[in-house]
Amino acid sequence: MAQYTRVSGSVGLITLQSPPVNALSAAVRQGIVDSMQRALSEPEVKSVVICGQNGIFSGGADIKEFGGQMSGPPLIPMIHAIEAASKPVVAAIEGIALGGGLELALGCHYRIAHSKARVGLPEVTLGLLPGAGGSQRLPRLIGVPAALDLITTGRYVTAAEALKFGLVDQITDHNTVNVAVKFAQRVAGQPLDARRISTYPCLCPPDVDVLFEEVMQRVRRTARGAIAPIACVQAVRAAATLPYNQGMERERELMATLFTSGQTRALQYFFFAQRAVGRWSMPSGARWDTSKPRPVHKAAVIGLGTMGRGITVALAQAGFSVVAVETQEKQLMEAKQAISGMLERGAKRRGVAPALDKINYGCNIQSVADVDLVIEAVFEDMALKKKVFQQLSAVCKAGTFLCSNTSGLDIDQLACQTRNPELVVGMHFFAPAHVMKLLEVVYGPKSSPLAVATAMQLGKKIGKVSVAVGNCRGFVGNRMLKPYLEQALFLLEEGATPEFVDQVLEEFGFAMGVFRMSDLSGLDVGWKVRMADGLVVPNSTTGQATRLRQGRRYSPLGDLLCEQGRFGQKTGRGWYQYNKPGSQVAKPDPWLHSFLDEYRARHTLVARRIDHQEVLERCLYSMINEGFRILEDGIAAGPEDIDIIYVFGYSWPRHRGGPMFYATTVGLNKVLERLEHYHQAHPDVPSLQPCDLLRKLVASGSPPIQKWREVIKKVRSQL
Ligand SMILES: CCCCCCCCCCCCC/C=C/C(=O)SCCNC(=O)CCNC(=O)[C@H](O)C(C)(C)COP(=O)(O)OP(=O)(O)OC[C@H]1O[C@@H](n2cnc3c(N)ncnc32)[C@H](O)[C@@H]1OP(=O)(O)O
Repeated sequence: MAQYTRVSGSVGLITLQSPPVNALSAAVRQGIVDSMQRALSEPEVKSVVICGQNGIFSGGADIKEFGGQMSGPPLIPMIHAIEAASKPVVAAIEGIALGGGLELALGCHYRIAHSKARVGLPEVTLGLLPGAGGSQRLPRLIGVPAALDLITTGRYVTAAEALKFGLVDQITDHNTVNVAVKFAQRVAGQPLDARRISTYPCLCPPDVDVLFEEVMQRVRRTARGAIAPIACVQAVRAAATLPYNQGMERERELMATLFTSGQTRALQYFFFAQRAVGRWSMPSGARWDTSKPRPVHKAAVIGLGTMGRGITVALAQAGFSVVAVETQEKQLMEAKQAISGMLERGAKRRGVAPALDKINYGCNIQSVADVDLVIEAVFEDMALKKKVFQQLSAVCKAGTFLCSNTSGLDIDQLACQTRNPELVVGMHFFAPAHVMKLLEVVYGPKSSPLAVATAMQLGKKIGKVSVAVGNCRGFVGNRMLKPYLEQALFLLEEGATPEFVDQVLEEFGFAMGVFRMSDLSGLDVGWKVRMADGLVVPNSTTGQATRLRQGRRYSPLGDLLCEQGRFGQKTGRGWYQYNKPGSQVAKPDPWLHSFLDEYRARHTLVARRIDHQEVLERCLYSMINEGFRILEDGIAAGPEDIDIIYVFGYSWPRHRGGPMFYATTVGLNKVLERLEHYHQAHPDVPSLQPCDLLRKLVASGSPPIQKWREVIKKVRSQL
């Protein structure tokens, strides 16, 4: 709702009241409409101020309303009425004015912002465009190039930047509402024609066509199939080329297309999923709201390879004191140099001083005796990690949390090496650790809620999206990656090429196809894991056993490439060829194609034509099936956890919501039916066998994803 009061005798003050962010719900819109009518009809009132309660102007349209039937006064006519008002209306912007909130402020005649306020039009991140006139008013106010930047990226700007753009008229360090009221008194009675942004001409640079062409090309390149950024460019182009009313019509048309697209539904789901993962729970019943974290002041990182360096940078940049330990002297020297470089580059970008003094380096594990939390990031080798955990347990002060950055090893085995297994959790970062947003916080059977809460809070403080997951081989992300990679290899055996599989996956929206990704991360990484698992049989070129291991179908293609020293980008050869080791430009490799032909001939496999649909279905549905197993096993508490992990950690296209949400858009019954089909064709591939939870969900009528937790609870209680 909105509260109307009269202040200083002649100013009508409209306060938006819809906690926590004063979203423009139907009740708020009704409140604004009613309050404006009162303000305009009261003769004593000469001007109006609109503000939001609790120091927040508005977080925009109420996203929860988008899915259903919209009621209440619509936003666009409401904003038009404000702009057309005969008395000056001043927006007093505190906290944030985002999306519809900023569009409301653009309908006002003046905008006063607090110096700490941030404004922006983030609709594009929800699969929309600023459809309440924002795409037409912003370019008229701040010019086409700046408007294109803000609208296509959705980025927020500070009050200072907004003032520079001319987006706000004044900024203040004082009480914004008081300043706005005084301002409103001053401008009362002044002519308003020149203050109505919709009447402004849209000032364009002379080379505006070139500008639009360049922006459109960039947007198409980076959108990975998302349609909203493209519609945003088209809407701003309408502002630049059409009269306001026609521009509004175009905005409405584009908005209608987006509104009914699956992409906006996926992105809105994703918005709430990001918030849902913060409300973690463990199978024991421990939860985010009943488990208090312990403050961490000083942390340590053990092992300064690529991951350890990134983690050290992330901690130091967030203001933590870090003890960074590397026992190999040469590696320590290199790490120091690399970390300083990363900190300096990061600080330069953000215009702050590099946090070099936050780090103390050491070559001895004894130097971590007084820290509150340790993150072990040594080589992915269980024996080595066990030794480190034994040492840490002996060295660290009582109560120190011991965390491992393992990407999939058993957290419980590590916990067993320590005096206090309840203080042990996994903190699985993703490379590069100071850049990637995702953190899997892995709890073992002995991990305490205190340890989980502390790791989750630390993750938040260093800017990560943290997801609490249970302990199993590969946790959530890497466990689901296994069937995906496996299917990709089987497809090569059956006739596909790496280029074709990658092209299909990239068209779907992945930043990188599976083979390009494998070349980037190094084929040797998986090879070592398979060797440790006893799956690799060196130099095995023929015989049935080559393609069957531990009772299931196995493709040795990756092992055979590794035997040839083809580890990917770093060796200049992998699934593709590169100009030189370290180069990132992948080119199809005729050698690889002949190698595949020979391999198929050796195993009497007849290459067949594989189409887009089969690549997508086999790679994605097998991965989704594993996701259902993860839910069934209680390793992830809900589908949101899996989807967040896949978007932030594995470049799953955000506009498709994540693998589990994507399954709902395909239809769970179709996923089930196709898995059954492929499993029948490949009975020796267990990952294609539909899991019980998927069957149960289909049997219970494929409920919406928000209801899955109830079905999961039932399935788990029956186990
Ligand atoms: C059928 C054809 C029709 C065609 C015609 C179409 C015409 C349509 C006209 C309508 C045009 C509408 C145009 C406008 C669109 C918009 O405004 S879209 C919304 C834009 N705003 C945003 O994207 C902001 C989203 N919010 C945030 O970024 C952050 O929440 C925040 C505001 C910066 C605050 O951050 P923080 O303090 O970290 O808190 P959070 O935890 O993120 O949020 C707190 C709770 O508030 C909920 N919430 C936040 N914003 C909204 C919102 N806009 N709507 C609803 N709810 C919101 C958030 O979910 C949190 O709640 P919980 O999930 O319960 O914790």
